[in-house]
Amino acid sequence: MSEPRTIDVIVIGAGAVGENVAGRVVQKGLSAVLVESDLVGGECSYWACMPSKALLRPGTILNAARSVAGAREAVTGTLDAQQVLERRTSFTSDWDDASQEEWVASAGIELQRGWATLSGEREVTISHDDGSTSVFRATQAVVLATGSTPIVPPIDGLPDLDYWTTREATSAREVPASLAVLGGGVAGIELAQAYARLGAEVTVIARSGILGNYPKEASDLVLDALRGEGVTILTDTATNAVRKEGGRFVLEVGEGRTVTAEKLLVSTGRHPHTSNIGLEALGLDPKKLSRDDTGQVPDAGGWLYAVGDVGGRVQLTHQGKYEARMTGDAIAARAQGILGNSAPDWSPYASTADRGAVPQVVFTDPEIAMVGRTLDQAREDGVNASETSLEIAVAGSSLHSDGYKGWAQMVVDEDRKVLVGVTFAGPEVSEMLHAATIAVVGEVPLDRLWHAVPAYPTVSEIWLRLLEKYGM
Ligand SMILES: Cc1cc2nc3c(=O)[nH]c(=O)nc-3n(C[C@H](O)[C@H](O)[C@H](O)COP(=O)(O)OP(=O)(O)OC[C@H]3O[C@@H](n4cnc5c(N)ncnc54)[C@H](O)[C@@H]3O)c2cc1C
Ligand SMILES: NC(=O)c1ccc[n+]([C@@H]2O[C@H](COP(=O)([O-])OP(=O)(O)OC[C@H]3O[C@@H](n4cnc5c(N)ncnc54)[C@H](O)[C@@H]3O)[C@@H](O)[C@H]2O)c1
Repeated sequence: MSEPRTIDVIVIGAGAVGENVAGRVVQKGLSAVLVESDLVGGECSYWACMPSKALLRPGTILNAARSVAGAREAVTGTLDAQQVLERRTSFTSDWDDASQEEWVASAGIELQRGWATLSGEREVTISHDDGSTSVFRATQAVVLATGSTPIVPPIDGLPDLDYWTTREATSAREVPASLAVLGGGVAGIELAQAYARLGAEVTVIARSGILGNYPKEASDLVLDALRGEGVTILTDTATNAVRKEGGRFVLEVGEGRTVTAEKLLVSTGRHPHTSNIGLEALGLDPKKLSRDDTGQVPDAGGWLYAVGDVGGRVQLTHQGKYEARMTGDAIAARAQGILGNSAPDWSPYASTADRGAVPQVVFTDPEIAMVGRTLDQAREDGVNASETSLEIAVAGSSLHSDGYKGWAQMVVDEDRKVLVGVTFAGPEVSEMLHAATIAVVGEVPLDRLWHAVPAYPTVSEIWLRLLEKYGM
């Protein structure tokens, strides 16, 4: 074992979040080492956001062309699945991280490849593939950015089978003839539509409804669209056992019913990746790793931070990168002695938006774009909340596509007369989300929002209709 090397900040995990926190502290004048055991760039670049969106996009474009008379007549073919897969592969650089490695070097960050473990206070031991180890000691901080791992539900027979996780589903080289998807969350539903449009016969098995984190009117639009294009969606359906027969998966889904498919995708959520990284030896409970708004793990005594999926707050790339910016700046400010134990809300060091202002998009067709709280969440949080909702039927939407179907909702804090949540569902609504995020984060009073005039004819006219319906 080599002598420990001293560095300002050690970041464990070079996903989008780890890269950003390392980049931020280096920009602020600190030195940083970034440790990665797999591909630099992490889940989002290679097995999550980018490939899944690349698999969806061609189907969305084709459907958009088909939903406008005049264009519809020009589109006579179906998706070319092989081209779609090849385009997807170009976004993952064929699972080669050379360009990300170059970025890390250009940002002035030291990269270490290997598995990192916390081996003492401020100390990290890295086990390299060649069997060697190296030890680093951090003068300022150790940052966990180790991401999350799939939850495998306790279903009879499942652990022994070669089922797909989202990794295999996003990196497949061929489209299976049939696919069973276990779990009706955002990962399962996006990939169900992608594979259905690529030609697979898809069955989703959801133990309750689908997309349960979103208002039902929004998730119902997606449910109807998927069913309308031939995806079988079994709701309120438990999966009791899984086995393989003649090379095919057979799922027992209650009352003697079975679902049979060539491939099985298990997409039943992810938990923070806190195991096998040495937390126990430091007296920390991996199941209850808590972090404050600056990303600091208070129980560790001031040197340990957790950002992104591992932090257990939000599992989204953009929000993890936001946390990385706040945490990076907090570490640098503490090194300079200008930040104490806690940081004020909405300061450059606090991830305040994690609590009630998170934007999220389900990239199905139609899409769901939501920021902040649903009505139920707002009320659970003690907000005196009202809701106003409408079908999206404005000049902009009728021009957008023939038979446009959409729905919008705003949730208002009645005591402060500001928005605490906005949801849009419909084709291409994701591009309308940032206006809502600005309104929620900026706590723009409704009587000022009334002066924000949507351009005519755009789908954004729904803002005006919502405010009118609210009573403005
Ligand atoms: C199918 C799918 C689609 C998604 N789509 C979207 C989307 O469209 N938009 C969105 O915002 N979010 C999306 N997400 C969520 C997004 O992928 C995650 O929120 C994001 O990747 C989290 O980034 P991270 O850096 O925290 O973790 P990761 O990207 O998982 O990076 C963690 C890194 O740490 C490394 N690591 C772990 N332990 C160690 C160790 N001990 N030593 C060294 N290295 C270690 C891992 O190898 C990994 O590279 C999607 C997720 C899935 C599953
Ligand atoms: N567009 C995006 O931003 C995007 C896309 C995909 C994934 N993600 C992120 O990745 C994470 C993982 O996605 P996910 O969809 O796997 O998680 P999720 O938590 O959103 O959904 C998991 C689903 O699986 C269901 N489930 C759990 N156990 C089950 C069982 N035994 N049988 C049947 N269903 C079961 C849950 O009820 C839930 O509906 C999410 O936190 C999400 O934020 C984001």
